[in-house]
Formats: sequence, C-alpha cells, structure tokens
Amino acid sequence: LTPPTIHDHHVHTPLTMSTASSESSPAAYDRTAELHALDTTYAGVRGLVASGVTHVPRIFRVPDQHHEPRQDGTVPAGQEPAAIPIIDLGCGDHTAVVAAVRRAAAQWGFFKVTGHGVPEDTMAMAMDAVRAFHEADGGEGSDKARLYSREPARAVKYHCNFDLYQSPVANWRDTLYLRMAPTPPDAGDLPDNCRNALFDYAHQVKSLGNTLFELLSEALGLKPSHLADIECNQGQVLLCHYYPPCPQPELAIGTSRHSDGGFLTILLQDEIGGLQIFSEDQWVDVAPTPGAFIVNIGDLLQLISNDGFRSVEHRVLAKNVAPRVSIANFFGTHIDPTSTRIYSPIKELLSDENLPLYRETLAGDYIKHYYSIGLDAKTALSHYRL
Ligand SMILES: O=C(O)CCC(=O)C(=O)O
Ligand SMILES: [Fe+2]
Repeated sequence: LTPPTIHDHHVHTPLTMSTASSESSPAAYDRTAELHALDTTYAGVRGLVASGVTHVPRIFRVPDQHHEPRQDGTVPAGQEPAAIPIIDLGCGDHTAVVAAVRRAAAQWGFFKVTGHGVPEDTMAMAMDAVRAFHEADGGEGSDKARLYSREPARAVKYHCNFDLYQSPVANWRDTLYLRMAPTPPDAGDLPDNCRNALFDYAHQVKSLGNTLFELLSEALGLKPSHLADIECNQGQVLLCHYYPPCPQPELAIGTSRHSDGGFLTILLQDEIGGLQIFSEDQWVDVAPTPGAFIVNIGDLLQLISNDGFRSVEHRVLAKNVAPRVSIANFFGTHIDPTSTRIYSPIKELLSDENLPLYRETLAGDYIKHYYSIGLDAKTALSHYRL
C-alpha cells in the first residue's frame, strides 16, 4: 500500500501527513486517507516521532471547539484541588481500610494504593518490558508488524489507537493489548522482550484485584466475596501504553477524556505525569507516586453499585519532555463479548430510598456499545440510566 502523499513543507518522512491548520482548504485534507497512512506504517505514533516529525499532523489536532484548558486553567487561583486519596492496604487496620476505600470510591472514583503486596521488581520489569517493546523498530518482519491489529478476536495485538477510525481526534499514543483471561494467550504470541515480565505482572495484579474486590464488596456493605461471586473479577486485559514525546503538546492529547468501561482498573504509571481526572468541574492531576498503583472504578461497577461508587472521567495530556509509559489492567466479564452475564443494580443495595437507577445490561452488549462510541466524554453509561 502506498501512503497518500499530501504536500507539506514541515515534514519530510515517508508518511507525509498534513499538518495544515484549519484555515487551509478543507479539500486539501482527506482525514480517512491520513488515518490509513498512519495505520499502515504499523509503527504508530512512535514511528512518526522516530522519523523526525516536528509538527503535530492534523489528525491528532484537538479541534478548537473541543479545546478545553489543558493545564490547570480551570482551577481558580488559591484553590488548589485536593489530591486523590492514598490508602495503605498493609496498614493492619482492616476496618479503616474498608472505610477509606468506601469514601474514595464514592467521592473520587480514584485512589492510590500502597502496601499492596506486588513486588517492586515485578512492577519495574513490566514497565521496562513495555518500554522495550514500543522502542523497538517497526517495519517488515518486526514484532510490531506481526502484532499490528485491531481485530477483536485477537488476544495479543499492538496498535495506534483502538478507535482510530471512530474517534474525532487521534491520540498521541500507541498500545500493546494483552487479553489474559478468560483464555490466556499463547505464550508464543507475546514478543520475546516482554513475555515473562508481563505474564508475571498480570498474575500479581490479578491477585491484587481479588483483594480490592473483597474490600469494595465490604465497602458496599456486602459479604467480601460478593463481587467475585458475580464474576466482576473475571476477564483481564492489560493495555500497555506508550506516549511518545510530542513536539507540540498543546495541540494534541495523549488519551481523550473517557471513563473506563469495565468494573475496575488498576493502573501503573511512570514518573512523567499527565494523567488527570475530572472532579468537581476541574481537571485534577494524578501525580506519580513511586511504588503505588492507581485504582479506579469502571462504568459497570458504578451501574451495579447503583451510583454508590463513581466511574470518573479522566484523560492524559501529551508531553514533550520524554516518552511516558503506563499499564492499565481492566477487570470484567464485558471483555468476553460472548458472555451471557446480565448486570443490574445489586438487589441487596436497593430499598424504597434507593431505587434502581439503571436498567439491566448484558455484559457483552455494554462493551459493544462502549466501543461503538470510542473514547469520548462519559456517554456509554448514560445510555443505561433509567
Ligand atoms: O495512561 C494512563 O495513565 C491512562 C490510560 C487510560 O485511561 C486507559 O487505558 O483507560
Ligand atoms: Fe482509562
């Protein structure tokens, strides 16, 4: 396939993508062709940056009408937002931990955990493996070219934006996707340079997930096994993200605002920063905390908790300092589109004062709906609201 050559005086790469601003003739800009040109390099945004791009191509530009203050512009002077809570799971006071989880999940939808029991080595090796995968060359015969796909059935794949053709703005990000459960991938499908590290990581994070589901069950006033009994802990996907340095970070976005679709996400980020959550009408930084995981509630947990817990919108800013690496681990039966599990607000939580706020949904239908929208403001859940 020959990428379209759209004349541009800023960039001289095999992928000559338009960097023209919105003033130029719309006829000169064939968005689909440019998305396709990027897609068929099989090397993602990292390939674009490695080729020396100095301007953000137009497919990545956040449209003016969507342009929100990127940094802390929405924060009134002198009113620094509170930081998201940090909970030490190993503090030895179970009642206090449950209470802290209840408060954080209800008010913030996000919290950090320390004392979580996942070895530091496992965390560091997984991050190094993800970095190594993304920083390896693409091109013919490479792991990247072999794995490049957006095919839903594939358990191991690499791509530049899962929603490249659906979303209004391409994100300055590439992703290695790993579906670990319900069916573990063939070890041979994983690239050599990250196989062991990511298998080990997934295994450790799975057991942290089980601990968190017990705490969250108790935080809802249910027996500890409740959320696992209804299979919220089944299904596990790792998204291993790489955000290359961006030459014009104010024009692009690393990850568009969205809420997560599943039950629970356990996120590990490096020291670069850029993750923000939308809280009380402003964007609040989720600053890196070495050794900690970030935990957040997904849409389906908001639904079954009948708004007891909140699934909160978040985004990642593009940065020009250095590449950023993160690993997002999602739990949920929704990962299996053939799942016949039906979810609705948990009966034990309902009463005359707490009537159901959502209609029931088939887990697989929920995620199909979520994917049909692509990353965007929080709209998937509202579709199910009564
Ligand atoms: O990279 C991050 O820190 C966040 C990624 C994210 O929000 C996601 O994968 O859902
Ligand atoms: Fe997310």
